Amino acid sequence: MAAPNKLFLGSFVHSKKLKEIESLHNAAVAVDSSGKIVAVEKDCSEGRARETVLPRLGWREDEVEVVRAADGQFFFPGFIDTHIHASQYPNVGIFGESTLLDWLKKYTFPLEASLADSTKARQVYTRVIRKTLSHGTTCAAYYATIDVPSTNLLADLCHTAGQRALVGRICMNQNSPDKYRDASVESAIADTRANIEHIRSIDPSMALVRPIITPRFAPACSVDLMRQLGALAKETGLPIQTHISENTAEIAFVGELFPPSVTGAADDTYAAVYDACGLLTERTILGHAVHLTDSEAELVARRKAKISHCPCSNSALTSGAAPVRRQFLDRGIACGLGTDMSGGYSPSVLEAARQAALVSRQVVLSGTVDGKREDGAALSVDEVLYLATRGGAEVVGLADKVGAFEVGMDWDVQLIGLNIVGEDGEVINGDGDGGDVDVFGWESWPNQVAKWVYNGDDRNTKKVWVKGRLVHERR
Ligand SMILES: O=c1[nH]c(=O)c2nc[nH]c2[nH]1
Ligand SMILES: [Zn+2]
Repeated sequence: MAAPNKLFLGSFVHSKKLKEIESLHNAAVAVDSSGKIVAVEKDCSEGRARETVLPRLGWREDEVEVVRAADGQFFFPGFIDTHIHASQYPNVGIFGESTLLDWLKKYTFPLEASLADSTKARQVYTRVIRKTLSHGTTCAAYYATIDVPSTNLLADLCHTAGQRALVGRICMNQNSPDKYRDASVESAIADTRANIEHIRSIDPSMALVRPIITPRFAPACSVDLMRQLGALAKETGLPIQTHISENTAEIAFVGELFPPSVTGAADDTYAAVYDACGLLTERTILGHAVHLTDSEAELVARRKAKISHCPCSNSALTSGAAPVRRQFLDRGIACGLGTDMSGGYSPSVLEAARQAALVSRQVVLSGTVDGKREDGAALSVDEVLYLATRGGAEVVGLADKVGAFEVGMDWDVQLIGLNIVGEDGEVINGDGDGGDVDVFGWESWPNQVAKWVYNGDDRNTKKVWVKGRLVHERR
């Protein structure tokens, strides 16, 4: 049976641009049976919507499902996690005192290798999808593992659960454990193609799930492998995801492994290595980019590559504080947020947004990063929410499809609910499961949203839709 047309009524909050959140109240949004937004009406009561909007769309009242945001609730675009390792979910919060290179060896490679066990992979991936949906993540750029069947399974599970996803089989053929690496460049390419073919078979139009070419990071890939993956991206038009300049020891290692004589690049910087291999494209998502030099940032901007800012991970693994405003935003580089779970300790993009705001304040406090003044580094609530939604949409190549309430976009949305506190100090609305965000009634809308950003969690995410389909409901 076809999904019904839907009419959403109440308050809607979304980013118009980087520094501007818009809130629409007493508004109506109509979503057709394919999940597309077909009308956005400001100042529109339910009665007016029924009298004017439905007839204009040619919809019969009794065929329309009406969803109302109750008091204390508002619709907000779904979050986009631009960098998340589905395979590392069991390790969230487990990183001890390690930093990137020893963390990979001690915690990460053994766990990822163990997911070649299909029972374990199904258990972990099923849980990751449920968990991220429950936190409002409607779209995720996932890293899986090198294993083809379980990476295919992750794509299947996303498709079935209705989560929008980019799913990448990891490529790594050097500086990796003997039992967890691609045996050869040829097998890495063949396995990547097999994963691409599988995803094409389950979602030929890539309406929900699409493949993403995934060289893990330069140290784990030979120049030949990176070149062939660059060529594959060109041949297929598919996006690419990888890590860049996360940690200073990693950057020094890249310099040792890839002198210009090996890559043919102009210099031995991390960005130049990827560029020489055809991996720096307008469809490339670069995770971290904490320590880019100015000339690397300029190269990234020229190539129109995108950046996934991963503040939880950068702090947890003591990688550093990315100078987001100076290096990315002021240069016009598209930037979104990544949980980078489990380098990051949380599956929540809201937590990543909160940490993006806090880390940017640490950048201000530090006075300088890499010798550059950072006085204007602080990111506002409006800005981090932009990165979590519209910014992320641009990073994953879906800027015209998701991230806001605009006619023509898909209904990838979460319903947020906050506690309303009555005169007796008790919560007077909702399901008794409203979390930590208490609203007293005198806060402006921007302040209510700020309270959610700094104190909210999955208890505030009441319902989640992707392409108009209800994919999570909090019970
Ligand atoms: O945060 C990170 N997580 C990873 O899994 C990884 N692999 C290479 N570089 C990495 N960084
Ligand atoms: Zn990562």
